[in-house]
Amino acid sequence: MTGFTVALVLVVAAAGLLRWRRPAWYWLAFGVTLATLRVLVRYGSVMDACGLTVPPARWRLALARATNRPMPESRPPRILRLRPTRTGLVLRLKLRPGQDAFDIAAASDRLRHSFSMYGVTSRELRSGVVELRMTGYDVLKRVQMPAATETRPMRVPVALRQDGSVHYRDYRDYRAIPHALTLGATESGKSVYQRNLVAGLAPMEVALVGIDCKQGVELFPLARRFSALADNPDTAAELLDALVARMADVYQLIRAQQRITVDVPDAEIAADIWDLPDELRPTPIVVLVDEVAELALFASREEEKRRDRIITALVRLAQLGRAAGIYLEICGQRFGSELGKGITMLRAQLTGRTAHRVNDETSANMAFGDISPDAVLAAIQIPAEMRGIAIAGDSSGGWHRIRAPHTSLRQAVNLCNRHADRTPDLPELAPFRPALAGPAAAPVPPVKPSPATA
Ligand SMILES: Nc1ncnc2c1ncn2[C@@H]1O[C@H](COP(=O)(O)OP(=O)(O)OP(=O)(O)O)[C@@H](O)[C@H]1O
Repeated sequence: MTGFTVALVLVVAAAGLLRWRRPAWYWLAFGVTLATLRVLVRYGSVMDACGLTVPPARWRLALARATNRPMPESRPPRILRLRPTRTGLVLRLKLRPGQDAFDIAAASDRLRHSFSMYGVTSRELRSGVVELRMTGYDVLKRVQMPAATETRPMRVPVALRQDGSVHYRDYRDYRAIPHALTLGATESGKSVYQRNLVAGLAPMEVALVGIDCKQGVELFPLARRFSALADNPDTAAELLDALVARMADVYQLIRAQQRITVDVPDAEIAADIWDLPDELRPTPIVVLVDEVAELALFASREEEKRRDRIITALVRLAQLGRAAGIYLEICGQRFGSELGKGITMLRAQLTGRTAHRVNDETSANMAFGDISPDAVLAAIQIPAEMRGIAIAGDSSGGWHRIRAPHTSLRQAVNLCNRHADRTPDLPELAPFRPALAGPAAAPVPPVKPSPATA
């Protein structure tokens, strides 16, 4: 038991004995303490019942026989660390010889029942060491993000995972997830997810660029923090061309700064904007596209030309944007080959995948068909009444059930206004900078006079 666990037990016991007024945190600590004690007391017998013990080593049996002592019992994985959390417990286990991480994963449902927990998930930390995360209640029912999260540049805590940990959108992740695709049926929670992302990025040193094909209703209220916005496919085509031109300029800058000579050690050769010195580094850009299918649909030859131009620009940004610090966040209801040529090529570049509730298996396949059949199944099973629940995966095949906190448009607007002074001025995108004049009189659709009735 760690010192923290002992302290928790003592505080709860003291508060109980001294009959302090018991606030909400007391009941939370009480529940976590009970769960901790329950797991510790039942650990050996539960692991044995779940088939997670190994017979004693031969030398122990021989020693017991030689010294005429009782035979040693089978041994469960050794507890390396036990950490109570706000939502339950985290156990770090050292596997015994002959066990593997799959044994623990396969037994997680049995462990959940045996320890009377709401959920148990496991993951391998390194060879022979597995982390078991236990939650005492459904943490996704009412999402509460922890007060302290690990933030660093270009890493946004965007949602809570089913196991109680925080789900980050990390643009500089070592697993390379620079671009992402978010899918979901209408009213499934895509906009709320995207709003959380904008709210998380707003205080960072980053330029936000938006293409909102819903006539700007989602992103234009957040305009103070956006360096460029487009609300129709024509402006979107020009904006994307400007981004491609900027990307070429950034590549030229990186090239100019490489100064490769035979004496320069490898580490000093710049390969992307993050290798450049601070004073030369161009501002990274996150491009948010809402309702991407609108950019890919066309009804005339002219619109078809525009569509090809847009998709080509998006594919180029997805292929080459990462090194130039340009990251794509694409959002839509469906994103498959029925949207025409270039779409599957673009989708293959969008490594991060998030699927909210979908209406059919084909839509779930568009998100995960090429990376994980289990995630497809999980996406189909999202209940309609749990709006905001999503499956987040990446090209490694790993996936999690997540839910973003319910951030209202008002909260997101307030946050963007508070950080408006951080909005970078990018000369290449100046023509697309949203006008921030006071509210214009909205055009009111003409109403037909109804015939007078007697
Ligand atoms: N994480 C969440 N927690 C709680 N409620 C949510 C969450 N996400 C979405 N909702 C609820 O679902 C409603 C619809 O969400 P949202 O507007 O994000 O859906 P959408 O997928 O963007 O829909 P559309 O495609 O029609 O614009 C929201 O008004 C909100 O009440």
